[in-house]
Amino acid sequence: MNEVSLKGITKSYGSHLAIPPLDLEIPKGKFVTLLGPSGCGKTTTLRIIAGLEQPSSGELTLAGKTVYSGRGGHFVPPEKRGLGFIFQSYALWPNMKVDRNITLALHQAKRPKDEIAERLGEALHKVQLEGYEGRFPSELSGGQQQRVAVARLIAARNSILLMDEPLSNLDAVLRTEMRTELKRLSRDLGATTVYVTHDQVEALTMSDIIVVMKDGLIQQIGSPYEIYHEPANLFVAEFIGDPRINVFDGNLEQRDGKSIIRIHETGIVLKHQVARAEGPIKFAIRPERLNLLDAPAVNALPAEVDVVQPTGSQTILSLSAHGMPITALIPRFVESWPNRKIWLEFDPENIMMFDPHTGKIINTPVDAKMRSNAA
Ligand SMILES: Nc1ncnc2c1ncn2[C@@H]1O[C@H](COP(=O)(O)OP(=O)(O)OP(=O)(O)O)[C@@H](O)[C@H]1O
Repeated sequence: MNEVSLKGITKSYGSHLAIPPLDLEIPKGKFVTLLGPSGCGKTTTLRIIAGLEQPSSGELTLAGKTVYSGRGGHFVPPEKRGLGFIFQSYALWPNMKVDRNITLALHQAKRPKDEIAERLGEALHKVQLEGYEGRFPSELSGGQQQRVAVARLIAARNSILLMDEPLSNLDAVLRTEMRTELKRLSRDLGATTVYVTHDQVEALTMSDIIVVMKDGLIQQIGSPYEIYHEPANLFVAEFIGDPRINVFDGNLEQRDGKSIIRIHETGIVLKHQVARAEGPIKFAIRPERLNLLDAPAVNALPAEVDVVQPTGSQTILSLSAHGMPITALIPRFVESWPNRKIWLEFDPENIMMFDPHTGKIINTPVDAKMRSNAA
């Protein structure tokens, strides 16, 4: 059974339809991330699940129980939904010290004192706030307050966790650590987690399932692998991936049973024929899938190296070909590139093709198909 189920949920603010009818099924025990640009409706969706926002219509069930029904006028308030949540604003009680903030729900549930003390100690340890239990929230930095909110979640051990950008105020090191911590927490509790972020790295590293949204509409639901390697459309392909995927306007030609993508003078011969009429096409390749050659070759586009940016284990190369900016990613540290002139080889197995009008994917790269079969 699905733990969180949204059927035809809508939300309007006046005449603005923020969430068109939304259907979403979240299986028990999964870590599901709602990902999308600002204003796409992810926070509204999460607040609807939490009960902090009344939908305009539809039906919402949590663990098999209906908590909202537009038809029956049924609405269960947030405190009766049995959820743990952390939102962008940490919602700490300003008049309570850290220890009380973390354990309030446990006191209210009349848990034994020993158990409360044990859960408090464990939670403080996990967020590295031991020694801070006697402070008020106003005596903590924003990041520390965020960690108190995380500690409260750790201590409460709810079976459904809702998180809205809980790591946004943390510095880079703590952010990475807390990412691991939240993922472990969700797994150890066997909790169903709905996580909202616009950060694709968080989505890719933490999720079992990613739901990519735009303008209140779901663009794709899939595993991190599927979202990255088999995007449903150009929007998903461009939204996921850092550096961004390279997208080109080309022309599809069919010759002697072979499909060729023409881009300026270069023709990229595809391994498998694409069943599609000749004409304009958008095609894309991830920066790490471009091969850099120092001599002309089949399927290779002449280009010039512009900027070289080593990031440690990888180097980002900004290039230009026929005035088009192109990014390549190489898996090693390079400070400067010896030859300004190079050739970019497009491995046809790694090319994604999209309909230039609808943006829908036309093919799934052969390499991605092989890998997902192996997975
Ligand atoms: N209280 C409100 N009144 C009017 N419009 C609202 C309200 N809350 C949200 N909206 C609108 O609903 C849409 C979805 O907003 P929402 O906050 O869910 O987006 P989001 O994807 O979470 O964005 P962000 O990442 O910026 O938080 C936006 O167009 C927003 O302007």
